Amino acid sequence: MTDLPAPLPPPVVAGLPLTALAPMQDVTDLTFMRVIAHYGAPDYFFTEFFRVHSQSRLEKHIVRCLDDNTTGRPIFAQVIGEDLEQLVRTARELQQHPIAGIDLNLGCPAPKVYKKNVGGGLLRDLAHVDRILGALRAATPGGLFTVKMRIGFDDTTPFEPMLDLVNAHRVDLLSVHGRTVKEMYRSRVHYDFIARAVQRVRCPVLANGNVTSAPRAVAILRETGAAGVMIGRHAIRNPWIFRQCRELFHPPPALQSTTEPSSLPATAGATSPACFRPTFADVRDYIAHLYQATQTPGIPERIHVSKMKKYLNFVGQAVDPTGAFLREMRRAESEAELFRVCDRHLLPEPAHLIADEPYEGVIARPNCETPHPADRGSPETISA
Ligand SMILES: Cc1cc2nc3c(=O)[nH]c(=O)nc-3n(C[C@H](O)[C@H](O)[C@H](O)COP(=O)(O)O)c2cc1C
Repeated sequence: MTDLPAPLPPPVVAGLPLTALAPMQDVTDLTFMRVIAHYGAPDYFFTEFFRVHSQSRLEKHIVRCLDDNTTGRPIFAQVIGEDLEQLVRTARELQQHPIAGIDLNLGCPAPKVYKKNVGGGLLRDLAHVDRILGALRAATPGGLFTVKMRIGFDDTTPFEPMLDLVNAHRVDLLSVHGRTVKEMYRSRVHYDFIARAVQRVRCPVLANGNVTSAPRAVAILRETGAAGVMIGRHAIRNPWIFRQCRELFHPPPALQSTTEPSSLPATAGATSPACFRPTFADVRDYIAHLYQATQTPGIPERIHVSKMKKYLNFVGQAVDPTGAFLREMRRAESEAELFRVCDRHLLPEPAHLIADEPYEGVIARPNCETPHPADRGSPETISA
């Protein structure tokens, strides 16, 4: 058996830091991946997690992402579970489909998930993680095996031992969401831990958590030394973000093929006239595109409108600083009402540029993203 790392799929532009759309349950389905690819695909996609247990079967709607992938970009299939035999069975089944690799979820913070000792819950039992990584590595011969982790459960005690397991099992790519499980989405992101992961593991690291814009991506890459960024919620708000990242990362320094962020040109991250800046009119088009793309025959309008609100909760963070768009949008119950709200906020000034960063205090999901008082006003370690 060779110790040489398997090569990652080629990125959109060789030599630039990597970009990935973060896996998001009920969001990153085939339709959403296609919509994102329309506005500027990331280098890699990840599916939402396949649940793995003794009765599990590959969820058909997630398999569809793989079998009907027309994005032109590779998709990693994410699994969540703790039963070795079932994880191996699932990994083998998934390898019958066109996947870039198998990704293990070691980060999900939902209590109903971590209480079953899966996702982020596994960070409390590294002896079992060791067994899982060994089993999945062995079940992916010649293929890519990747991990997405948080930096700990209650605290960061498991962080470095976890990184040593990543090395021991020759994980091919590591995505680090720089928060503990208990920090949910409320705290600042600990980019210093991502930098420590970059120093300690032998595989490329994707920095994840509050990569809110392309300039922030550049700043986070500089701070952490990561090989790339993984972006979730902020790609829902701004589907042009991967295109903007490439525009800001570009041009790669002459004669260097490394993706080390130290290779980012000195000007990368500065506001660049070459970087696409979406307007309110672009956002209005995006919403219409999303509405049309996510329409499913037989699904009542009211249900479809409530699905749209999941996306618009994020879009609204860049529309107005008072949160009026969000409040009005959340009250809409029909397509006509929803688009009346959009038109009222977006059409009077169609050339208005959307905010680069989400407006402070405009919270997409108040029940899990409202900062704890201790974190309120405390800056991230990065200020882009
Ligand atoms: C609605 C939603 C669903 C998510 N589902 C998953 C998932 O299935 N697997 C996973 O590893 N992470 C999941 N995450 C976490 C994201 O992948 C990502 O780590 C997190 O949102 C932080 O990145 P961001 O600040 O760019 O959004 C989810 C996040 C959100 C908001």
